[in-house]
Amino acid sequence: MSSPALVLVGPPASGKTTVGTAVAAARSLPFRDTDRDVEVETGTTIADLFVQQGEPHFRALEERAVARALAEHAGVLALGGGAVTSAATRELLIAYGGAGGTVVWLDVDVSSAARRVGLSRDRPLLAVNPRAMLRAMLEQRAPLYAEVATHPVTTAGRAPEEVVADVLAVLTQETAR
Ligand SMILES: Nc1ncnc2c1ncn2[C@@H]1O[C@H](COP(=O)(O)OP(=O)(O)O)[C@@H](O)[C@H]1O
Ligand SMILES: O=C(O)C1=C[C@@H](OP(=O)(O)O)[C@@H](O)[C@H](O)C1
Ligand SMILES: [Mg+2]
Repeated sequence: MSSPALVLVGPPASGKTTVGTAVAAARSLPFRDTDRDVEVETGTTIADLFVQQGEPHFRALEERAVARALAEHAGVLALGGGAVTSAATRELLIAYGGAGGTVVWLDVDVSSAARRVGLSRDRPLLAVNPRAMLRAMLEQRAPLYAEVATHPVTTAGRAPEEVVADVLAVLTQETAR
């Protein structure tokens, strides 16, 4: 049993996967992403899973993947944007943060997120009307991210390198405590 050095939460296109990968590399830590875990476990893509099995099925797999990674991964862990919609996952994250863990909430505004997502088809929930979906997601989920996060970091209008520097600073500060 182990516990992550850092967990990243936040809306789609806030940069969890990108920033998490860079932060892990900078600290020579392993990187893990629960979206990727679900894809490896099922041998399919998130987009196909949504279409073929439906969102509730994906959420159940995601909940399990998050619990497993929180219990066994010692590096940087990025979650999917909707992972915090599970009350069980929020409880695990709050317990992890309460025990000294670091949960960074990468936040983003609608315009930046829409620009970053572009025409990518990887996120099934953003396939039809990405801007409206992003707006609704950001609004509905903000209180959930706030509930589990130990550190908010804004990414709106900022380059990935700037965000990586902020997250590294949070890690340094937390390691020194
Ligand atoms: N700070 C940033 N500024 C501009 N583009 C970014 C930034 N962070 C991530 N991106 C880009 O946005 C897209 C989504 O990033 P990703 O890391 O997959 O986000 P998430 O895992 O939070 O959904 C990628 O194309 C990535 O290169
Ligand atoms: O916000 C969401 O509900 C989702 C976000 C995605 O992850 P990213 O936040 O890494 O894009 C992925 O888990 C799935 O498409 C659902
Ligand atoms: Mg991601």
